[in-house]
Amino acid sequence: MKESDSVQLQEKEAWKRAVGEAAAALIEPGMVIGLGSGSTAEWMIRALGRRLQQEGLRIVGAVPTSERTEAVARAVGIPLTDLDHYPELDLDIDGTDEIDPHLHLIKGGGGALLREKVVASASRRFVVIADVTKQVPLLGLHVPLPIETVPFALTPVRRRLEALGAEARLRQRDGQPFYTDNGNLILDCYFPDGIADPGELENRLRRIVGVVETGLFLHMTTEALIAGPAGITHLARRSEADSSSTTGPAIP
Ligand SMILES: O=C(CO)[C@H](O)[C@H](O)COP(=O)(O)O
Repeated sequence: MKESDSVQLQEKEAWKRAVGEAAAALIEPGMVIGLGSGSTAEWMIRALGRRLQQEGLRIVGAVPTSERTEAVARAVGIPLTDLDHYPELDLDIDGTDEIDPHLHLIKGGGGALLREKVVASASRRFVVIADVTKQVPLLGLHVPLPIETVPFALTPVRRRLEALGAEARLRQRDGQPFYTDNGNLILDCYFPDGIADPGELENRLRRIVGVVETGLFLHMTTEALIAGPAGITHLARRSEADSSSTTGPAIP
């Protein structure tokens, strides 16, 4: 690896850490929260663990969005619960693979999209944490869109995705098909020109029998914290009617 690449990686990791720690500060006593998945969310989970230990912060419980997150949360002493006990959460904090100016997302790079979407949709407040490299003008140009698919339906689903203009690749890990925590497969969909109309695409994808969930998170984000060279920028969705408007100063 070139030295400049290594410096960039270190800078990116520092941004992830800063934004994860800033998000952990949003958690208040008595809350029931959702814990996202991925490396940025893990910084938040570890910072929350420290708040519980050092400040004596008491939360009611946290719902993890993946088995990996559950293990990390347990290791740092976060009390866990589930959606059967708490079907409505105060706050969910999660990372993303891409975020556009409407605060629409592509998620699922770590394969946890189904539980992440369930938990986000069960939360009154959904805060996305990311570094500036995840901000894009158009979704889908740089990362594929993950589609979680029932294994039985793999081939027909793949054909339907290809008919929508995607190149659909079965996700692999160590040369074997990757199975999600829910026992499903993921088709990573590459759209050569990006995703011009995410709402229309989501509607079409949801009509394919055998698709369990998509990695498009539309109209779900209430706020985003974005870390970069200028510090942390807070973006807030102004209203349902105007989900394109974002506002917020940089926090140095
Ligand atoms: O959606 C996700 C997992 O399914 C992650 O939140 C997303 O991949 C971002 O991960 P990272 O913070 O490691 O870049």
